[in-house]
Amino acid sequence: MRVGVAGAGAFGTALAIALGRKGAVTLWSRDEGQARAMRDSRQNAARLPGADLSEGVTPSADVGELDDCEVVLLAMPMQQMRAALAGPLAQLADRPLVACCKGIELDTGLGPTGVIAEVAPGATAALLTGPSFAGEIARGLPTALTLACADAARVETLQRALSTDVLRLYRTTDTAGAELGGALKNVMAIACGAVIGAGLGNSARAALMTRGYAEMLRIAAARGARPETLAGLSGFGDLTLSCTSDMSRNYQLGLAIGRGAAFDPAVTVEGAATARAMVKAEAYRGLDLPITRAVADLVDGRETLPSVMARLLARSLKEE
Ligand SMILES: NC(=O)C1=CN([C@@H]2O[C@H](COP(=O)(O)OP(=O)(O)OC[C@H]3O[C@@H](n4cnc5c(N)ncnc54)[C@H](O)[C@@H]3O)[C@@H](O)[C@H]2O)C=CC1
Ligand SMILES: O=C(CO)COP(=O)(O)O
Repeated sequence: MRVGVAGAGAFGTALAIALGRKGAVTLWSRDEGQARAMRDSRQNAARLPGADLSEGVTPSADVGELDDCEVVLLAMPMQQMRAALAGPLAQLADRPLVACCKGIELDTGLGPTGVIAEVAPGATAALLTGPSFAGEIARGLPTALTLACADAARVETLQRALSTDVLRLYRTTDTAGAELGGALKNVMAIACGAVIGAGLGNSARAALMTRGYAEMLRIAAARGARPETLAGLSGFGDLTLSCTSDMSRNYQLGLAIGRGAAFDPAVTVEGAATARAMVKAEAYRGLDLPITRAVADLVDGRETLPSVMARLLARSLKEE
C-alpha cells in the first residue's frame, strides 16, 4: 500500500523514515524550499536533524504526488489540521486519513477524528497515537502505538500496512478513547514538568500523574470512551512517557513554568491549547477537572504555580 505523509515536521518525517524502510512513502511538505532541501540532503535538517531519510521516502511539495497514495497520514499539529484538510489536502477526502496529532480543537472541542469526519466526510477517519518520540522512531528503536478507527475491517488493513518489524501497532475501534488519551496526557505532562521544575519532588509528580489519570477517565466517560482504551498505550502508556521524560516538549514547557524560565513559543506544545479547549468545551462543564483547569491558568498566566498548588492542596478531602 503506497503511503503518503502530509506534514514534514519531526513526527511526520520519523514515520516516513520508518515506513520508507519497507515501501514507498511520499513525504509532503507545504514548503517547497524544505522539500528541495530534503531531496538534496536526504535529511530534514529543520525538524529532525541527524536522521537520514530511508530509501523509500520521496519528499515533495507537490500535493498532487499524494494522489496515488492509498492512505495518508496527517502529521501537522492539531490546531492546523482543519485548515490543511479544507485547503491543500481537500482532494484526499476519499481515502483513509490517519491523524497523527494529539489534541483537542480549540474552537470546536473535537478530537482529530471528529475534525476529519466534519471536513472530509467521505474519508475513513483514523488516528495513530501512543508513546513515541520522533527521534527514536527514526532510529528504528522498538515502538508500540495505538491505531484507532471506527471501521473494524478497515483498521485491520491499516494496522498491517502501517506496522513494521519494530513499529508495532495495536488496533482499536474506540477513536474517542484513543484521541482523549493522547490529548490529555500532554496537559498532565505540563503539570508534571511544572512540579519538577519548581523542585516539588517525585512524590508530587506521581500524585499528579495518578490524579491526572483519574481526570482523564472522568472526561473519557463523559465522551462515551472505553476506560480500557485509556489504560492502554494511547492513555496510560503515553502519560507515563510524557510525564517522566525531559524529551517531551509538553514536559519541557512545564519545567520552564516551574523554573520561571522563558520558553520558545515556536515549539509545538499541544497540551496548552488542549487545556484551554477542555476548559472551554460545553461538554465538560460540571466535570471536576482541577488539574486541567490549573494547567490552563498556568499557560495563560492567569495564576502562578504557588497559588495553583495552594488551590489544589486546599481542596476538600475525599474518597479515592
Ligand atoms: N515529535 C514527536 O516526537 C511526536 C509528535 N507527535 C504529534 O505529532 C504532531 C506534530 O508534531 P511534530 O511533528 O513534532 O511538530 P513539528 O513542530 O516538528 O512540525 C509540525 C509540522 O507541521 C507543519 N504544518 C503546520 N501547519 C501545516 C499545514 N496547515 N499544512 C501542512 N503542514 C503544516 C509544519 O510546517 C511543521 O513541519 C503533534 O500533534 C504532536 O503531538 C506525536 C508523537 C510524537
Ligand atoms: O507525544 C509525544 C510522546 O508520545 C511527544 O511528546 P511531546 O509532544 O510532548 O514532545
